[in-house]
Amino acid sequence: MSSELWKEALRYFPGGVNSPVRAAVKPYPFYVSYGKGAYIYTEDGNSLIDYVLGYGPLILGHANEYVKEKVIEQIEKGWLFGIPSRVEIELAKKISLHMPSIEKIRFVNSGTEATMNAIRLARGYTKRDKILKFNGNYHGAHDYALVDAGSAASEFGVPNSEGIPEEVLKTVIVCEYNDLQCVEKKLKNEDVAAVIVEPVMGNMGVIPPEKDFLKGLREITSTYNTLLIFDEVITGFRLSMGGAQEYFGVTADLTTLGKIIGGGFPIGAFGGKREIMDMLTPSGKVFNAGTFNANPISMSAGLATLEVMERENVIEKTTYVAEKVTEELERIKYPHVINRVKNMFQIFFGVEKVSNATEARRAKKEVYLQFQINLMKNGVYFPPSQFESVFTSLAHYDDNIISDTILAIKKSSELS
Ligand SMILES: Cc1ncc(COP(=O)(O)O)c(C=O)c1O
Ligand SMILES: NCC(=O)CCC(=O)O
Repeated sequence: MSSELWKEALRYFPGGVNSPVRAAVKPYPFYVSYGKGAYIYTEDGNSLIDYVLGYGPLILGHANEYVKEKVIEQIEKGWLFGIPSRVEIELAKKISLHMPSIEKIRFVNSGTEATMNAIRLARGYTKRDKILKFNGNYHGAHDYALVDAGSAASEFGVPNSEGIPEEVLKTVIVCEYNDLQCVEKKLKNEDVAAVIVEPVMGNMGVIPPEKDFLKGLREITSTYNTLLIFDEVITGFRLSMGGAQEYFGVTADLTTLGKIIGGGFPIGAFGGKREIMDMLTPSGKVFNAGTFNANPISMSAGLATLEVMERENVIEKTTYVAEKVTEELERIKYPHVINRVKNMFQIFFGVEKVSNATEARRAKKEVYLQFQINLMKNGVYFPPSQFESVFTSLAHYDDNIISDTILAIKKSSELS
């Protein structure tokens, strides 16, 4: 039973969990027994249509057969060598084919490591210390990212984490998302190594960039010789095979990836212009290393996932599901706004517009939570936090799953 497991977990883990957002499920987290396709099955014998999907990586759904086959094939051969293997080249080739701005890449093990290293590389390359990020953007859980951060940092009221040295904080400049004037002013007055941005914000709910925001960032950063880092940990291989860069027609100097490219296994990556990437060890003097970097299991699962995506028009199918689900959400009587870009979306109650983190924080979180709990009772799992994105997968591309979801939304819409 989940209730018993939770009691035990509280004894062993701070706050009962190993990543904070998991504790946001009310009244206590349910424990998953297994997942298949669009469904998760709980220790309490319930099934839920899953719109969280491991917070984004599982774009094919749970336990996809092809990915499973490829991972098992790799497991038969061994799972860690600390020696290069063929599959890392195959995955790099595929990523670079779809994202031509990635001329060279380094595989790491989480989105956190990806942004931490991309920032260090930008500093090494430009010989400048400062970086600029946006209020509510989440770039993982390292020191330089936990300033006005979204996701669980906002959900649990710690957008600015304790434990980060003052000296570090002085190097992080924050602007409001979609505010180009702020960026222009800061870059003019300070030596900034890099601007790092989520090209679609997926960590304050979903917030799209306003028209010309990303193009504007490209122009301003070029003017001041500041690097532009697109954090595509969520958007990479989600908005299009070429990520947000292809979707919006804007090219970054460095790109960070994670989630989908590991097919559900731990992964992160950062890549970009050859000239910048070659500053990394061992060809250059900016250090990065990792026991599990490019581990063959994550590489195989990622490669298999991208192969299915190429074959099966996954982005359009997942977008279709998101369209159908949001059409039903639109019918909810309680005043709300829905932000959707392709196959990622979120609903905000009690506000008319959400175009930055400040506006997202004004939404009625308690109404969202009430809706999320109602949905769980009716067999559908949305993120337990307002500040996460709803995702769809290939496994959701099924009339029965879509109609069951629509029915659950209808039954869950009595909100006060
Ligand atoms: C945009 C973005 N960057 C970085 C990260 C950090 O990735 P990870 O949780 O793999 O460390 C996340 C995680 O959600 C993210 O959404
Ligand atoms: N959008 C933020 C995440 O996906 C992070 C999930 C986690 O840290 O558990």
